[in-house]
This record gives sequence, C-alpha cells and structure tokens, in this order.
Amino acid sequence: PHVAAARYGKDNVRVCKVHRDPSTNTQTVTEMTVCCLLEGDISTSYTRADNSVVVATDSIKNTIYILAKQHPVTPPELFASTVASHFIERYAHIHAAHVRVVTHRWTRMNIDGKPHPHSFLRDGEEKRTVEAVARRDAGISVASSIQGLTVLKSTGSAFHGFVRDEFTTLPETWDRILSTDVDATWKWSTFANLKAVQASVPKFDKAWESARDITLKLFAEDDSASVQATMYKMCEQILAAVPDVDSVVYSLPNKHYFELDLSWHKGLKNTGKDAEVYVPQSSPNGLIKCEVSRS
Ligand SMILES: O=c1[nH]c(=O)c2nn[nH]c2[nH]1
Repeated sequence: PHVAAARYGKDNVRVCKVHRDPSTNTQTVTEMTVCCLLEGDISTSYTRADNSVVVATDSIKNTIYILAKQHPVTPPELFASTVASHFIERYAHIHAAHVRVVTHRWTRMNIDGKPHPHSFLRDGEEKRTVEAVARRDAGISVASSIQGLTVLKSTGSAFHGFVRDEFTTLPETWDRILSTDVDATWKWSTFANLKAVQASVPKFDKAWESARDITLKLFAEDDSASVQATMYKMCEQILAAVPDVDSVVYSLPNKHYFELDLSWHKGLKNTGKDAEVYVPQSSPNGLIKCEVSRS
C-alpha cells in the first residue's frame, strides 16, 4: 500500500481583527474561521513516523494569527491567498496549501440614524466564504461563496409538467411557497501569484455584492418554474456581471412548506387557492445543484 493522497493542518481557527482608524475615530471588526491544510512531500510522516517533514498544526495555527496581524484580513480572497502562498514560499517540501476562510457578519449598527463608530450586530448566520489553493508553480485558484443565506417567497413559484407515472403522488402546483438556503460559489480564473490577487482586490467585494444582489433580485422577481430554472438564471447573470469568473456553482435545498388539508374539520378549506396555514418540513428536502461555465 502507498499514500495515494494526504493533507493535514488546523481547522476551526477563529480570528477576530479590529481595525482602528484614528482619522475618523471609527473601528471595524472582521471575524472569521480559518481552515488551512497542507500537501507535499509528507508521506513519510504517515508511513515511517517521520515527523521531520511535519510543520506542526499548532505552528500552522500560530502562522494564521501572525499573518492576520501583519497583513490585511479583507477581502477574504486576499487573506486566504496570503495564507496559502505563505506556506508554499516558506517550506520547499510543501507543494500545495488549501485555505478556507469563513467570514461572519458584524454589521455596523445604525444608532439614531447614524452609523455607530464601534458597535456591530450579527444580522444573520449567512457566511461569506473563500477557498484558496496555492500550488507551487501553478498559481492560486480562488473560489468565493455566499452560504447560509436563508430566503422565502410566499408565491411566484410553480412546479408542474414533471414526470407523472406509477411512482408519482406530488400534485402539480402553479402557486407554492419557495424557501432555500443559498449556497452560491463563483470560481475566479486562476491567479498567477499573490501579486495578481492583490491587483484584483477591488473586484472581490464588488463581485460578492453583485452575486448577492442578483441572487435576491432573481429569487424575488423570477416567476419560478422550478428551482432548476431560477438558479440557472442566477448563474447566467453572475457570469455576465463578473468577467473574471470562469464558472458559477449553486446548491439549493428545497425547504418544503406543505399545504394542510383541514377539510375533515367541518369542511374547512385550506388547500389550493384557500391555503393559508402550511406545515414547514424539516426533512426530507429537495437538493438542486448546478455548475454553469462561461464557455
Ligand atoms: O423546483 C423543484 N424542482 C424539483 O426537481 C422538484 N421535485 N419535487 N419538487 C420540486 N421542485
């Protein structure tokens, strides 16, 4: 037997960085959870108990804090690339570094109609996530995501015309509740090196805002024929809005809200056009995935 693949490192490294701007007496908070896994000439640490090739995961954790102190932590695309590049540059026997940065929401409070200088709120568990992979002599691949953005629309969603056979019980509908947790990823064209990522810094926040706005606008306005049809439109519009992105990936659970027949109670009408009271389903859920590439 031989080691077919291996990577190791530290997961769930929680980082909070406070930026203080004395000129405006305003402070900004960035909180993230980092995972950093290394690949390279490390097989002997598995096969021969050879620890001489192991950069301890504790040292990886220390490095993440030091780099957070010495370098910008925003946009997350830059920080993830900074961390990944560090390990390739510093250790000749490490050939790839996989870094995931999950950023949490700390939205500045508006107090009496004014942005507060140093107070923030967690307005949702939605995450902005980045995965950067730096490979020796092969540049840096960066994928940006929105995850856990939970949305619901109470109409404007239909699902009919699907396969009807001896396995089918689902009634067709022209008007249903649609709810999902958005998981959207846009994959950037490979960056040659960290300098190339730094040169693209102005594009990352704009791309995230575009992807988020496109997702919410289409979710709200599309007269949805299915999750599939609506998510494809989201992919198309993100590709059109962000030229440096090669492909877009969506993974959307269909979080069902079932109609409830109450007619057994004195003929109470609560289905179809009379539906008002629904039963939210925890499980099972539909799960609809797609990747749409530019060419
Ligand atoms: O939007 C939907 N797509 C599907 O594939 C599906 N299957 N059941 N309900 C569904 N809704």
